[in-house]
Amino acid sequence: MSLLEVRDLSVEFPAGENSVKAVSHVSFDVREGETFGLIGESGSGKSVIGLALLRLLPANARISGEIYFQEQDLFFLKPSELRKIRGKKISLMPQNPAGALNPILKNGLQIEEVFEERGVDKKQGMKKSLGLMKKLLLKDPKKLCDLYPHQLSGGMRQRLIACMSLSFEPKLLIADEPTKGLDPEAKTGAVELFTKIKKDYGKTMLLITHDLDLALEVCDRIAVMYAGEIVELDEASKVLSTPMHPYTKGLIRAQPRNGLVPLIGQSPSRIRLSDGCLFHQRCRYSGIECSRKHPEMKNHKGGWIRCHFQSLQ
Ligand SMILES: Nc1ncnc2c1ncn2[C@@H]1O[C@H](COP(=O)(O)OP(=O)(O)OP(=O)(O)O)[C@@H](O)[C@H]1O
Ligand code: NI
Repeated sequence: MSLLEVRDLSVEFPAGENSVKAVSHVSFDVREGETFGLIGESGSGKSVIGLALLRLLPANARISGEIYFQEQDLFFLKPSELRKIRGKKISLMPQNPAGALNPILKNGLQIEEVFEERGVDKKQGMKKSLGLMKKLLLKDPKKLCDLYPHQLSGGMRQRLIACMSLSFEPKLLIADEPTKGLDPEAKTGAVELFTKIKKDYGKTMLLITHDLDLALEVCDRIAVMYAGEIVELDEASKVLSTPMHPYTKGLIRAQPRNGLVPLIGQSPSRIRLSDGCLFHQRCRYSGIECSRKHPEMKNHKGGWIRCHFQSLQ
């Protein structure tokens, strides 16, 4: 069963007389218990999708489509209903962990604040959090609560934020770029952390990431985004080992272990979208049709791909 259903989601931001098409006609489901990954280069629209799910986009964003969470349409919730969902049933681990912690509050107080904001007994909350911290591989949680955020390593800060995000036992955890800015050791730790959250807690997760190693280890299915659209969607192991879309192939070739072959060219303008495939100018397989006709998502070998020539690959 799907916990989350995103249907034909588009988000535009006004820019002078025009608008930036940040997300275009995105549809996907996140099934109960699964970890669903959104991958793709910077600016492809991943974070905007995460924010749209929590209705945290700025007021000037023009949003269309439908988002169902536990079969409730999130766009039609009253503010009081939305408050019940945000941070409790759906929790977001933000893209910038440093910004998520208040530098002048000791770590313990940060945790207490999460409970205080939501009118929950601090003592009870703290007790639960200490247990959670232990389980999420943070040693000596009491001592850690007595330190300030800057006294923690990047990896530890991330674990602390994970604890805060899991405090209310959310049904869905959205993690935006959890390994960004972490050193290699902390990245390995992050794989361990998310595997634990997935296996031990059975959490349903939406993982937004550039980090294909993390995606391969943790995600069940993946959607690859390019210029605001999903271009490929399938099981994570299939997408990352036998990619079908030319963009996904390029993304994987650009990984250090695959020789760091960069994708040539730049992403297209998001103000005036091309009539054709948004990737055609950078695509080595591009034909005449690709510059003229926008490809639809099609089922291919059990997965989904937006490409005119998928059957040739
Ligand atoms: N508040 C905003 N106003 C105007 N444009 C925005 C706003 N937020 C995002 N955008 C634009 O929307 C597009 C998608 O941005 P988004 O942050 O979702 O990318 P991303 O895939 O998360 O990238 P990154 O990997 O760098 O985090 C970008 O072109 C961005 O400039
Ligand atoms: Ni982002």
